[in-house]
Amino acid sequence: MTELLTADALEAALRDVGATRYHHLHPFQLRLQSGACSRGEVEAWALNRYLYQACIPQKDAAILARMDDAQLRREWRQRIIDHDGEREGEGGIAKWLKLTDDLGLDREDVMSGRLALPATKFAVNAYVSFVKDRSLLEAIASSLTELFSPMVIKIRSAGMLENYDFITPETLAYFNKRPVQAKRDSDFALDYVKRYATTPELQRAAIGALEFKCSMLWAMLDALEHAYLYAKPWPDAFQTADRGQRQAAE
Ligand SMILES: O=C(O)c1cc(C(=O)O)c2c(n1)C(=O)C(=O)c1cc(C(=O)O)[nH]c1-2
Repeated sequence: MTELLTADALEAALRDVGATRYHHLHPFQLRLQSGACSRGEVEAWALNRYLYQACIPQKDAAILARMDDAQLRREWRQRIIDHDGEREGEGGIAKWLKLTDDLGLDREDVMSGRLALPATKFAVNAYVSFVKDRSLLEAIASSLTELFSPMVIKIRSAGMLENYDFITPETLAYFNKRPVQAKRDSDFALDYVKRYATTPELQRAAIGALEFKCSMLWAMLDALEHAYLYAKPWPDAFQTADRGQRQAAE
């Protein structure tokens, strides 16, 4: 790509990254939504993904700190509020803990991150480092996976509710608000990227940032799939109670 794309063509290129690389295509995601995961795998998914949830306000604070424009900061700070809440017990992270509570996971185990897979930790750290090290445009573009999250959340939530008797609407309450928040946030970020990616180089950088983010989400599911289905978890990571039964049945 050496030519400058129109704003619409840039949007189409960004959407194509999602269509071909977003985690809605990942085998673990497909198994999760179809009911094929064991309960232990669902627990491992929720425990590992907590680290992603917990890093989101940190990465948004890092982005906020780099913004010179007060109007931009006013827009962006809502993301931190959505995840942290205005007070204890509110916000997205608290709702994620409701999910892990309902799955019977110990809060200390979840929040400390000590039972997460090594690859989850590397992936999450890579995301936070990316938004600190790269340009503001790339940092903002890396959030554009949210263009695609309403679609994956809808399919995943419906599939989990239908296929796992231990999942209730209350367990998945985290996801109720996300599609609306994600649309608001990704509309804003997409508008920013279309407005400020004004050279072929900047457009390539924005597309590359979205590819990076998709690869990071993909890597987290690769790690789960490998550890809990094909191989075995890292010795210090979460061990599922049903793994032995599964192997005996094979
Ligand atoms: O359930 C999902 O599949 C999913 C995906 C993503 C995403 O695409 O990064 C986010 C979320 N959920 C989410 O809940 C969330 O708060 C969020 C924030 C961000 C971001 O990069 O700023 N992505 C996502």
